[in-house]
Amino acid sequence: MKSFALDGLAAAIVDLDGTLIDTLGDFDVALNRVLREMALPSITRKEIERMIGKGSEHLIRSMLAHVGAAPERFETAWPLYQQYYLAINGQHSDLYPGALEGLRALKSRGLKLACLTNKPTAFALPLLLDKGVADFFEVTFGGDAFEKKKPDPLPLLKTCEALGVSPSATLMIGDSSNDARAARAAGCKVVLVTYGYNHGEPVHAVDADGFVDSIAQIQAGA
Ligand SMILES: O=C(O)COP(=O)(O)O
Ligand SMILES: [Mg+2]
Repeated sequence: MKSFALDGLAAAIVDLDGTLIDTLGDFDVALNRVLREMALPSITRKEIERMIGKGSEHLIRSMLAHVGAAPERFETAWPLYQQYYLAINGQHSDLYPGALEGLRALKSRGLKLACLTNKPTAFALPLLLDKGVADFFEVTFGGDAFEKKKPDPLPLLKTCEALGVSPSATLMIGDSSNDARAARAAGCKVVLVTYGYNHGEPVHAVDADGFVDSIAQIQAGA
């Protein structure tokens, strides 16, 4: 079993989609419902997977471009998407194997935990509750919590501030180049999971401190 050990850490910031929870099923159902409602062609899971990770507005704009719809149709698609996503949030999603065990291990080693996602906060909070992991996190911030989203370092710096830890003692656990770039720019360590969504690109090509096949393989000590 591959593992990744890192000492001297005070906190871990965990990404949501593609890292903690496999949400592709929820995206698939909500997005295709929007497309049906707008009389537009459907989109496959594989195509959706490449568009996840840069926030929901980006996702909707990419989806409309992909099916050949005019950019102005965002105004109709956006409220529909929010309504449909919230209606099914979590019903087609599952925690990844090792996620729960991994969070427990990090917590028992005394690390402070935060969840930082580009997903809207209003989607992230009920989802974490539904999957029984909300209480692991001292704070949870969505893509609308700050002026900038990952890959900008601002959300990570603000999350470190909220936890009261320094970026250099903080590990970002993510699934994409977005997470890694944000972590590097913020001065955090970064480990990427190998099973996530990385915009359709091979994750091993991303500049990171390590790669794991499950969050449970991270052995971070304080
Ligand atoms: O774009 C999204 O909604 C997913 O974002 P995340 O990978 O930062 O959780
Ligand atoms: Mg992600």
